[in-house]
Amino acid sequence: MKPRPSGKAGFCTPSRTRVAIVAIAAIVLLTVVTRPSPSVASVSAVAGGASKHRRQLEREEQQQLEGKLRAEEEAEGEGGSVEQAEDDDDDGHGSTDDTDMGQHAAAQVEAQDAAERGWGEEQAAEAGGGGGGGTGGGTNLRKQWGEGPSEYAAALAGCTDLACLTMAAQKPRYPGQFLFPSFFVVGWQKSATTSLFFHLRGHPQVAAAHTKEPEFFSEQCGYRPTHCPQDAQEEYIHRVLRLPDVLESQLTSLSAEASTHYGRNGALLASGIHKVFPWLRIIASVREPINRAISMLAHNLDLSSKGCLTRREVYTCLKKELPGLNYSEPWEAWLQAWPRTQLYLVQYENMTSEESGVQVLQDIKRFLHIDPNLPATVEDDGSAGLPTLSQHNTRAQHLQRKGELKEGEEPEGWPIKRRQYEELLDIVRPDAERLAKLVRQHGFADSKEWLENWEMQWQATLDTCDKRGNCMIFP
Ligand SMILES: Nc1ncnc2c1ncn2[C@@H]1O[C@H](COP(=O)(O)OS(=O)(=O)O)[C@@H](OP(=O)(O)O)[C@H]1O
Repeated sequence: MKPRPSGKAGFCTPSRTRVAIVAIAAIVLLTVVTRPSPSVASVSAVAGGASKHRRQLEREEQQQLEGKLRAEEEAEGEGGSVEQAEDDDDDGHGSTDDTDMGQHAAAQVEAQDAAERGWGEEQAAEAGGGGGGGTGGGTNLRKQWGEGPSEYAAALAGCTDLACLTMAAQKPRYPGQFLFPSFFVVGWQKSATTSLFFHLRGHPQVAAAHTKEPEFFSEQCGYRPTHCPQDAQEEYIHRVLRLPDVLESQLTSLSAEASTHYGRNGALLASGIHKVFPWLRIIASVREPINRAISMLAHNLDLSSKGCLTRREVYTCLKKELPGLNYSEPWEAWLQAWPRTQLYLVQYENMTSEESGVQVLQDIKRFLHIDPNLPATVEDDGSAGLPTLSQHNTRAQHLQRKGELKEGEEPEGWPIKRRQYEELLDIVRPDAERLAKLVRQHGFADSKEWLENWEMQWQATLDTCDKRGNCMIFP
């Protein structure tokens, strides 16, 4: 399980806080916690107020950050920057698509898709696990393998910044060579992204980042992918995205990373990341929102400020948090900025289910143009099996670490009244329906089944209610 610095999994916290905002937050927070308290009995109320205040500050911080970035972009636009001009030309498929670079990149992706589409049993057998990564096929971008590195590999070898990677992608590649980097897992938090990332990292055709959550474009670039600090770019390319290893594999390995703040910050990041890596494939996993929120609240028990669940008042916590959690708006931003063919939206419940999990993982690997039947697994009887998702980063682990559970204990359900749960459903249902609509409109899945998967979760909780309306949520 990955160690995660406290605060990283916050509900609404943009991880990269501006110094000024943090200073203001600290002053306000100090004011709250040091306010003279009239009696011992009011201490817990003050602590509760401080925590409420913290959340409020986090929300304000995010809003301020978004506002600031918008203002900066507008200011640049008034100065007639190229970036703004590109934005103005947006055709709904990424703001660089009307530029030469954008057209070229789109052509590359199409060519790659055409050449590599339909990875199946035959190709899997051909590659034999060694990592062919594609089926050849002729495009004007591709050249037959020669003696030395491809022009693309040669150009990449000298890259120490992101702009170099973007330019290099125009050079011809040999058949089977992947563009660098190849894919990102962008979210959502608590939707089995760690398990998915580890699963894909274990694939012989993948050379993914050694650690999950580098949060490069969010934290290090301050949510401005086209303005990343120069020195951090080289570190990111070489150490996180592992350019040397990928070049060593002759570009037959996929370079990848997983940062879960990217997905939920689609409005800030989607078009910027597209400008830098227009060929990238994006994977996002989403989970039934109430269960996801509980998983996150349990994770937040790690925070020094104590998490909301400390007193097991799950309803109060969820009622505060759920209105701020939203899938459809950020995902719409990804859809706006990226061609549909480069996006993969997966439902946690499908990916982690015994019935459909294997198939979902295969499908994700087809989307990435790698062998869907790897990494190889062995069944108990010694026969070859199909790879399944293991389980990492569980709520039980977080609660155990916090001392809320003993080693080996599993979390109980969370008590809630029926009317309270129904109130929470009223909060999450509209966004779930909007997301299901996007799922249908863009052909990610059968939207009826999609919504039913979450309705089943909701019904399962309602089925636990006794005659007095006492229910339990088992995420
Ligand atoms: N294979 C499988 N089956 C069922 N559930 C699974 C699986 N893999 C991960 N999980 C659950 O996903 C939750 C962790 O999600 P993430 O790894 O995305 O969390 S994080 O945002 O990176 O912290 C966490 O959920 P909770 O246990 O409810 O907290 C994990 O238990």
